[in-house]
Amino acid sequence: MPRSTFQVETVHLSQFREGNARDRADFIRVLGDSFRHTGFVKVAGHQVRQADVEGAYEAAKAFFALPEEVKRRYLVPGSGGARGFTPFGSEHAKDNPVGDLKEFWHVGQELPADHPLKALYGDNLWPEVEVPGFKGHTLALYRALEDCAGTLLEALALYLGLPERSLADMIVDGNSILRIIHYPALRDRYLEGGVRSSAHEDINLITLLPAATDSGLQLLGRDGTWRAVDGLAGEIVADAGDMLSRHVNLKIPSTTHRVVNPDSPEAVRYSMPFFCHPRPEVLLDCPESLLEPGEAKRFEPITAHAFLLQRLREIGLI
Ligand SMILES: O=C(O)CCC(=O)C(=O)O
Ligand SMILES: [Fe+2]
Repeated sequence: MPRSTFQVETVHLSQFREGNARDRADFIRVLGDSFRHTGFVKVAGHQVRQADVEGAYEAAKAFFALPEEVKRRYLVPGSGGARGFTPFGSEHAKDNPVGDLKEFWHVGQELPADHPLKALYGDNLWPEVEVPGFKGHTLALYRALEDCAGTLLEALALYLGLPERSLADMIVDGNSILRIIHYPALRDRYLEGGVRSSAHEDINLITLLPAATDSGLQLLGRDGTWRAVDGLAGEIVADAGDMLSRHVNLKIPSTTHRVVNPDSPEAVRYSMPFFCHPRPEVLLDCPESLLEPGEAKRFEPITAHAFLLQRLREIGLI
């Protein structure tokens, strides 16, 4: 199968945030068309600090190098891996029973103690004793990525003719997750028939990916061709997930992607996707204004929480 690179559009956030009406209209068109036609876009002009990306990767290397029994102190049984550590091989794509060749850590929304969603979300865990600096860098990344996602959702709503804040408001105090992934060397850890990340669509509204430490990420184009998307340092790749696609009656299809195994058995990879989720009670239900005359809704309304639970069961996390 040919491996080529997409002709990727890049949007600059400042064009939308600070530009005049024409700049904003251009931004909205490029972003929306890109999501619709290729399933993803590159984002520049964001507030994600490279020092935090690099600091978080350093912290991740230190954490995943710890003995398995130390890492497992940060495993929360029965939580679906919502916070803390999830061991190697636990998650599998919904169509592949073999576990993915990865272990990961989830940072979730930090809320004040008296927030009504605090009990449902639970507390973040921090390996501060073993890896000082882990919390500072990953939390800073979480906030900057969440902010960036909010702007992209404002523009996407306008692209679809919806009120500007209609999608972005869904993610305020949302159940978003920063996933810090370690793909060990295949020489060290391998499962027969396993791949780093088998082909899947993300569950959430949109996903933001700061550049990974190595190649491997591929997106399936609407033309059925897999293409590499190796972001450069400082770049962020955004793509569409199933919640968005469902909410807009497939007008923006979710993006199928995978992480292929490397040629070298020694290659190690780290990545940090940010999965942008609504608050649990938010209803995924296509607005009537998006439907053409005679077009039926393809999906029953469902809350973001019910949809998340359904999908976590399918991928083996609960
Ligand atoms: O590691 C990557 O680059 C992407 C990982 C991914 O697609 C996921 O965890 O959902
Ligand atoms: Fe993914």
